[in-house]
Amino acid sequence: MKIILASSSPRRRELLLNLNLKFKVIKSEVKESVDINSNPKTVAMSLAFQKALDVANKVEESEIVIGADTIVVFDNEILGKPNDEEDAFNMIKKLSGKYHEVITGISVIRLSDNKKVVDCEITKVKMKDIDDYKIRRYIDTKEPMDKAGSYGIQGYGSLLVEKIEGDYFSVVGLPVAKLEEILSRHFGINII
Ligand SMILES: Cc1cn([C@H]2C[C@H](O)[C@@H](COP(=O)(O)OP(=O)(O)OP(=O)(O)O)O2)c(=O)[nH]c1=O
Repeated sequence: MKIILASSSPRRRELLLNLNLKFKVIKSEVKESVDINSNPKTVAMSLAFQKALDVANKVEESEIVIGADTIVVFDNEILGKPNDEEDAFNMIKKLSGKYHEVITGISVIRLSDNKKVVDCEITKVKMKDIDDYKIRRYIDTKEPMDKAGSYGIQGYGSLLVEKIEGDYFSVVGLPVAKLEEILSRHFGINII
């Protein structure tokens, strides 16, 4: 049995490594286009599914392929990765002092027996009140630029967060407990 992580995200790779699972990484070539009017859960799950399926179609049918997608939702608006520093500034400014949701879609596919599982995890995050100067200094670290919602809770972004309700690992990019449930229930893989 082989497991493939269909992701270019170093955070996802690290979270999976923590579980001592043997896996390979193959990046998907899905172009992430988001229809901002669709339901956020559907967007995260659909992107996760597309990533997993894209890679599943390129490898042996018996391989188990994992895909994920993380989005930030504030006031029904989907915030993906920032286009530039100004975009990052505006996103963090929006999130400042308020609650938002981080949704990570997760999909696991094995084509040999046509198993295709999709689910998502939702975490609430409350950001501290952050003044403009601090937002600029945070952006100067470059940390926001490749992250949904323009922050990384695992890095300097930890200094911006007041509290969270739900799965921390899902905010970082991979809901590992949910993944374990899926692997155990649908694929007969028990990690511990
Ligand atoms: C909110 C938040 C997001 N992120 C990251 C997780 C994801 O890597 C990224 C969202 O982009 P994604 O499109 O979910 O993933 P990716 O492009 O990095 O990797 P791939 O599509 O190849 O799997 O934002 C953090 O690292 N910390 C956070 O606190």
